[in-house]
Amino acid sequence: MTSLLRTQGLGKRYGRHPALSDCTLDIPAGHVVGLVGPNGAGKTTLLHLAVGQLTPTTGDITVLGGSPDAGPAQLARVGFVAQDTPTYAGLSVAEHLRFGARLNPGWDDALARGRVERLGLDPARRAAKLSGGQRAQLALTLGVAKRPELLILDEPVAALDPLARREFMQDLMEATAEHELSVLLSSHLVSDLERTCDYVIVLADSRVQVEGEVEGLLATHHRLTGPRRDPATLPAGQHVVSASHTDRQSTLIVRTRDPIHDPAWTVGQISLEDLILAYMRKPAPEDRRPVLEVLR
Ligand SMILES: Nc1ncnc2c1ncn2[C@@H]1O[C@H](COP(=O)(O)OP(=O)(O)OP(=O)(O)O)[C@@H](O)[C@H]1O
Repeated sequence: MTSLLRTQGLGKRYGRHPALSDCTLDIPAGHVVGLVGPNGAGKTTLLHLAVGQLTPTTGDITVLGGSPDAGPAQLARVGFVAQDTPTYAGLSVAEHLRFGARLNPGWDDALARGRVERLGLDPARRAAKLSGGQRAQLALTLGVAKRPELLILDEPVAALDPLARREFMQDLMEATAEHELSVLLSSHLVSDLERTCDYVIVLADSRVQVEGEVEGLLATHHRLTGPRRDPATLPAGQHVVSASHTDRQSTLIVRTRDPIHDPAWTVGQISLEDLILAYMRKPAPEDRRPVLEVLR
């Protein structure tokens, strides 16, 4: 099966500053992928590499099996909605659609008009007079009507209020199902991803901290609670992602494929939010300590 995104040792530096380091991924097509991480983690850099707006400093990247800078045929396969949902302030909604039709060989005009009507956007209204949510919807319409195989969105809902954000994400999911799109979207809000993504990549400090199908990640991460214990004494197959301690008790988030038999632990499930937050904290230096350790 074609990979939606494949990278090998991918890195990007701005001068001496590493924005993305040693990124190796192989994500099958057909997923809705959430790229999550704190500000400055390297999300936009990875997305710009994926659409050919940046060239790598090291390593390789292919998107849908093609090189991002392979030219118009590759561009037609990948839709990109950049950060701040770019629209042209002086152009009307209808003019945006005409512009989209002219620029994109696979443009689906019926789809674009249908979406504009359904969303209640006035075709004569200029983008400058639309609300933030309406502009985001217009940008999404332009991305979807291009009929790409993969739609990449950089923080599409960052500027929206919670209700508009939820509506946008729902609409995106419907469009994804209806048009069999793969999606790669970035956010630093875990709640945006929880209901929508079936694959996550957590970036922090320019590196991939964890990635995989949500279902598989949740099945292999557990919260262990029990008498205070040094995480270093856990069995070899149990990787401690985070640890917090009180005087008497330890709470660990542990990654393991094996069952946990130690009767001292109470084993609990974790949510996607718990998992992402545990990996999102800035990692400890190159040592074996957990990604997050809290002492109280
Ligand atoms: N053009 C540039 N020149 C120099 N440094 C840059 C440039 N663009 C980004 N950076 C730096 O690279 C790092 C990664 O930036 P990037 O925009 O990819 O992060 P991000 O995860 O998208 O952040 P945010 O969530 O704030 O948008 C940051 O430290 C940023 O300051």
